[in-house]
Amino acid sequence: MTQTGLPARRTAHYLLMQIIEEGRLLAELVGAGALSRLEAEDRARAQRLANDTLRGLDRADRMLKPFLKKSPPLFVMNALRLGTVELGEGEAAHGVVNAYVEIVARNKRTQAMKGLVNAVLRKMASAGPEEWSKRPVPLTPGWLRQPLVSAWGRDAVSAMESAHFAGAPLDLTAKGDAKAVANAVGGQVLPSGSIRIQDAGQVTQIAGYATGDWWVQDAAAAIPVKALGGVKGLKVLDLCAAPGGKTMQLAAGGAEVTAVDLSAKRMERVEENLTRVGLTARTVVSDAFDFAEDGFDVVLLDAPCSATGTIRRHPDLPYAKDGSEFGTLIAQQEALIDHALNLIKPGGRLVFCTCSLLPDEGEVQIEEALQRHPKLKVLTEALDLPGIDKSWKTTEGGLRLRPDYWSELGGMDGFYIAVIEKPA
Ligand SMILES: C[S@@+](CC[C@H](N)C(=O)[O-])C[C@H]1O[C@@H](n2cnc3c(N)ncnc32)[C@H](O)[C@@H]1O
Repeated sequence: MTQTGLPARRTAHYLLMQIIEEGRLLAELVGAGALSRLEAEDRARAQRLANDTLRGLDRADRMLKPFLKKSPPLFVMNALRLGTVELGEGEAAHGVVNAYVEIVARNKRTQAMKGLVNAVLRKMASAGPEEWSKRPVPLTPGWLRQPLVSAWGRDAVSAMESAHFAGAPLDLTAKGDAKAVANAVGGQVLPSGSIRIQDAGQVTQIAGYATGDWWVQDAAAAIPVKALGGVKGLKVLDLCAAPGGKTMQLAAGGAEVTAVDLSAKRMERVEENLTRVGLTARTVVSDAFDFAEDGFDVVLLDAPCSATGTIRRHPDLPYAKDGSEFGTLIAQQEALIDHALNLIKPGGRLVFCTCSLLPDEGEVQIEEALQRHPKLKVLTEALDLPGIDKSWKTTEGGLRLRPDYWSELGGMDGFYIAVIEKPA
């Protein structure tokens, strides 16, 4: 970080404004060059500051509330939030206070409030990390918390919130021997066979990146392909494939894979990933609904969804989104299931999965698919896998994974998975 830390902090503040005010996702902002003017160290720092502040935002707001007679403009509030989180994490007070006072002072519309920022952040500095760490775990914004509480109950949602606040370690899937990769990278092999690194640092610097010995994939995201068992020689269609984690698993298992994705840009990532790990798949840029080849042994449908299962890694999501896309996504998932079923040969299998915490994007999709297609069979035994607790199975025969599961190991992404057999 530069000596004053100002460029990284200004960028973190910009990111927060764009996420909260404009509803843009962090990945989208980074992809659009939001960090490009920063040095490498500052880029990492800006992202970490923004992510930590989003994870702790509700706690920061509660700490700030007694010191604010009325809500200041968002520009000022975000400076206060960033400063409060940094101070809570033990950053030196003078640097933090000066930086956020300066950020507010440089904006003509807020410069008159620099005294307020100075005074409030000094109060936060005297409260210090002790006060910060005593505060309750931050709550998820209400638009998402309410449906989660209705689905899973308050205690489960509190456990999920603890997992979201803790963030996520880095998980890898080995192309070959998981133990050998774990030894090389200093990680642990998880009960499901993924490899976990607790403090990973930069991905490209991890042993085996250049030689393509592994790819980044959350342990939960690796389960849908594991539920297929051996795939050698099977003709598999990965219908929503980018960035290709599951395509690589299938190709590594010896399947003849066709990977389809709507986005040409994201499909480039699939191709780059396949090249790096030395695996092959046929890639097709197409809307899944326009892809009409049939006769596949297996269709893997990792459907576009709310991605609410990935909040540990993407704390921006609850602040950039507001739930207004749910209806469209749910309708699209239903139509994708029906389309996928048409592309499977008789007796073949569909794996449906979403990285969502919402039953409407998981359990309910399968219940409704069974009503529309009563001859389908749910292969619940396919989900009897190492590391998977039987109590995580659901009544319609699928599997519910939650971020608070494996909490002693560092959690997992939220996911829903079901394996379905088409009648012969
Ligand atoms: C959850 S991600 C897939 C992740 C991927 N299966 C993996 O394991 O790396 C969903 C993908 O669906 C793609 N997508 C969204 N709508 C689509 C459509 N109508 N047809 C094909 N792909 C679509 C998105 O571009 C995105 O890459």
